[in-house]
Amino acid sequence: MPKLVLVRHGQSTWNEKNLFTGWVDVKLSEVGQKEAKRAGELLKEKKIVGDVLHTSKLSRAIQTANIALDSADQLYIPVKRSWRLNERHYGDLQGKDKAATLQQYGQEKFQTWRRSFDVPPPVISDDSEFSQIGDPRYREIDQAVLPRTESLKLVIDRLLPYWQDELAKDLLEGKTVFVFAHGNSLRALVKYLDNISDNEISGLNIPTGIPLVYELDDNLKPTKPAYYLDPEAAAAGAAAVASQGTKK
Ligand SMILES: O=C(O)[C@@H](CO)OP(=O)(O)O
Repeated sequence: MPKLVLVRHGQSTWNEKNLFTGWVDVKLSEVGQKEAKRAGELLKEKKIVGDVLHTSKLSRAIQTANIALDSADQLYIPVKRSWRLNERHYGDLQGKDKAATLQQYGQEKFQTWRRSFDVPPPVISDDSEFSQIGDPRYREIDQAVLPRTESLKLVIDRLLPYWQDELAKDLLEGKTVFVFAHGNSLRALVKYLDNISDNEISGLNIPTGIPLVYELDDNLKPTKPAYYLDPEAAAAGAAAVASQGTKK
């Protein structure tokens, strides 16, 4: 039976500072490194062994995967990386403080930018210090179509080809597939897998560093609700993500 394990990277230095991050390539904080180790320990405890690992092109997801696989004694598994698993591009909000943004623009706009389905934040300019134009890791993408901002809808649009060409392909071979990615790229995948409506997805938050397991049938439909390997920590972690911005 194919199994899909989704892991959001551990806390990053910009999660710690409460800054909008998106495609900015920040590293894990010390807390994030511990979360990554714990993710690997949970996989080991529950005897979940991956056949293949997929990550985004961002260091925080790659670091989380490396640390987790190390603590799970699974550093050997083959790896594929794609920009299609990257965090949602946060446009001109990248690098901005969440609490200050909430104060400046008000709750409604802040929440629309963070969690609406199809309203992207303002576009980032190519000469911003937080733009990804010219970053060599994205040289395979036409610079004209490299994201300058994204809604969740746009993330789904760029993620689904990767689901079809890579993730579903591995799963249909009966593999246990690990995906180490980001809050919003994983929300996009969960929306698709669980058929969550455009409205309801706004209430879904993914906690850092806790594996979420999907057991799938041969048509890649979940055979039962997906489950976190540490449900209590997951609930607390999701609530903490939801309240970002209100945090001082
Ligand atoms: O800043 C970001 O890139 C994301 C994830 O950390 O934040 P949010 O949860 O506000 O979408």
